[in-house]
Amino acid sequence: MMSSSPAVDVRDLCVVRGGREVLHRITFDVPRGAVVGLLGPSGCGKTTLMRALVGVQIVDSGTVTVLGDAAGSRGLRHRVGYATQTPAVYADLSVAENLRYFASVLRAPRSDVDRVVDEVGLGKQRDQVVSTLSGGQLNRVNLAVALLGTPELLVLDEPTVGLDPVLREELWELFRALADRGTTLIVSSHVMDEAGRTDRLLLMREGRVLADGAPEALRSRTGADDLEGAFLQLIKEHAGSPA
Ligand SMILES: Nc1ncnc2c1ncn2[C@@H]1O[C@H](COP(=O)(O)OP(=O)(O)OP(=O)(O)O)[C@@H](O)[C@H]1O
Repeated sequence: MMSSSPAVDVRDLCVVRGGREVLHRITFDVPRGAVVGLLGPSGCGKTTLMRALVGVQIVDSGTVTVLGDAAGSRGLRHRVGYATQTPAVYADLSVAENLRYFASVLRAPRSDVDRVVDEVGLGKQRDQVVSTLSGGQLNRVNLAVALLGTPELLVLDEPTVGLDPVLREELWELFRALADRGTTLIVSSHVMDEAGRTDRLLLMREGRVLADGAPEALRSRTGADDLEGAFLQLIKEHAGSPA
């Protein structure tokens, strides 16, 4: 039965890294089946927030609930897929060998290997050793691992970095197809032109969520021509408001 709890519910989340608070009382929730973009400049805290969602980040205060359970709970292990920014695959194994290995660790069906190879468009590189792949192909192997086991929530840290426009387009089509099947996706990026493809945007800056809404609503609220302009406008508004 489909649960009605949100896919993600974050309340007053504060995270300290290296003795400095890098997330300041972040609060938001995400309904199931949404494609949410996490956007903001380098260092604003996107990766830290994603780490908190998958339960690998020590949290100072606040709560992070994922698919109805506390982030990082044992029961979430097979329900949440995470693709880190730095690919975490074995360089001396082929694409298929990596995927077979991770499928067995995750206890995902063996047939998933062919499915995810196809989804990320790596059919031709299936038997190629990972150390010989291009940067974009390597990113896609990393993404393929996160897709194994058909997780209900996918947390993807800059999955389209280094990809040409055609591949980026294909991946966004894949994200949409996954969401249409009920998967929730949280995708970080600092490329504004990808933001328009999401259902919902969380604009982050300096450890805070500056704005949270549908791309079109953010654009019309600020009166900007595009999302880049909207983001700049929101930064100005934020700078002028009391802390
Ligand atoms: N291990 C760490 N120790 C100390 N500070 C850290 C550590 N990791 C990250 N930080 C700091 O936390 C802040 C948020 O970093 P984070 O990696 O979450 O940003 P980001 O938005 O994902 O950046 P990017 O887009 O460049 O990946 C930054 O100021 C960063 O320097």
